[in-house]
Amino acid sequence: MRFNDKLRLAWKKNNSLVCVGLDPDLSRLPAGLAQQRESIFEFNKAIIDATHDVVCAYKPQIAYFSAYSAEEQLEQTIHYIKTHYPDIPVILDSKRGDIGSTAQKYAVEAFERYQADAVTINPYMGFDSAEPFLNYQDRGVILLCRTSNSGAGDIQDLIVDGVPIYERVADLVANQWNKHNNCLLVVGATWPEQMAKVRSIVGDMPFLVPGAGAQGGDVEQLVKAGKTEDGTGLIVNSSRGVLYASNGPDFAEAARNEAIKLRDLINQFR
Ligand SMILES: O=c1ccn([C@@H]2O[C@H](COP(=O)(O)O)[C@@H](O)[C@H]2O)c(=O)[nH]1
Repeated sequence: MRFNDKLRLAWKKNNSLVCVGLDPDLSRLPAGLAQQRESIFEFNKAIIDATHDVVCAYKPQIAYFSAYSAEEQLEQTIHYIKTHYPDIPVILDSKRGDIGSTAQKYAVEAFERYQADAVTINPYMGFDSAEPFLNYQDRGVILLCRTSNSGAGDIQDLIVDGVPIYERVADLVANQWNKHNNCLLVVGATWPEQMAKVRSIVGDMPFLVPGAGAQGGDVEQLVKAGKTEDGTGLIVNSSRGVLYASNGPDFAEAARNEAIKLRDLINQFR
């Protein structure tokens, strides 16, 4: 099944636009789990089991695995989601970008080694660096457009040919790179004004929206700025806000409650 179809079904099945980010930080694992890489899968599994019916996606961020030489735990985590909750898409957040021949290997990493349904990539090196990913027509390719961080505007707001670079990226992706209808964009929850602008450029293309939760993005504003006419179009990620809602033995239940809270808040404004 194509990524956008899988996403649409997950939105509907769980009535949720929430994505739980799987960013396992050993120093923040709950009491009772040893601060070692072997605990990562156990932690992720508990979070996934507790939230699978209230999310539309999971987003493991690769740095939280590779920093601990825990690629095996990343493979296990994705495999677990795919075998136990096959309706929930997995977005590998790796923000790759390189010359075409190397990008080809990164595409194999994301889609064949890890079996991700979608991957984040950096558009900065141009079409030939994105093409190896785009050629996997059933997978989603999520390009950085207007990121959530405070320095996002340093480069993304520079004016080129009369428009900010992030708008140019949105236009380029929507009108030239999306031939297989498998492109999405990263637009931060922290920039509702820019999100509304991007929405006006790209039509119904889904956005991955990091920056709700720990980064303080305003949910009402982001939903109103980014939703599509049918009240979808958004994959609203929260990582730390969900994962570390409690560091006690109730951590999975607390994560579930946070995910439900976010889901319900988003649904108020759809
Ligand atoms: O613009 C971006 C792109 C990606 N991210 C990633 O999303 C999560 C956010 O984590 P929180 O704990 O919910 O703040 C993290 O994996 C980032 O690498 C982003 O924040 N902004």
